[in-house]
Amino acid sequence: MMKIANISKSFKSGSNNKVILQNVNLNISNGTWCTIMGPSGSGKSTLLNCISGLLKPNEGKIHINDININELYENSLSEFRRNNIGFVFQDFKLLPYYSVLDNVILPLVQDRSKTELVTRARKLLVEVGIEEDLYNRLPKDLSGGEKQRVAIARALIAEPNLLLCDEPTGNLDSDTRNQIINLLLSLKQNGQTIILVTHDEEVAKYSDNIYQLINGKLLHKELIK
Ligand SMILES: Nc1ncnc2c1ncn2[C@@H]1O[C@H](COP(=O)(O)OP(=O)(O)OP(=O)(O)O)[C@@H](O)[C@H]1O
Repeated sequence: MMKIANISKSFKSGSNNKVILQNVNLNISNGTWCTIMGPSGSGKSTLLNCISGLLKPNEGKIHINDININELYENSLSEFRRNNIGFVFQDFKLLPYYSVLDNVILPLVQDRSKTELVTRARKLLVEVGIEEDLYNRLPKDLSGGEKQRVAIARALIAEPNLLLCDEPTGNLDSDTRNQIINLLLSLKQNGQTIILVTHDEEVAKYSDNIYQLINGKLLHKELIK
């Protein structure tokens, strides 16, 4: 279970304080897919960054399976993030000079044996539909859909409790987008908890819950008239 309780976040801009999130509350059950929508600049990425511990909220608490991540010190927080949270970015963020296989194992290469990681990476790459002849390729020689699937495999290397996806289909054509949706649905079927940010209703409609972030408030879609 993930619980966000009364999160507020503002950024200083000159002498102004720009409020982005205002008393945001959200509970997400394990094994469900929650989508966050909202206008550009409404704070969707800011919210994901708070959930992942990359940003510290000004107020409020974030519990991931009973751990209050805001109470963790820097080193413990980094370790918690590496082991519990997978992050998928719109622009993939694959390292250009590393092969597909090395990109997937990279997040944990300091912590675990390489043999164990390579075995898991190969299994994940099969799950996300990446053929073996691509394992030694560099990201520049992959299609957009292949890059995103490799990025999803990398995000899953630590078997995270939580998969956070920031516009994971934003740069993809509709066929490739549908492949990513099917992949997310099969991950969810295997118990993965997913929080996804998107502008795309076609992606959102597959989730269990949809929220809109508007003027710093998070509203369940059913409550929006
Ligand atoms: N580190 C920062 N310092 C100051 N302002 C910031 C910072 N990060 C984000 N912002 C501002 O916070 C607001 C929300 O940004 P955010 O990226 O969370 O929006 P978003 O809803 O994800 O937008 P988009 O849909 O365009 O990606 C924006 O006005 C942005 O300029």
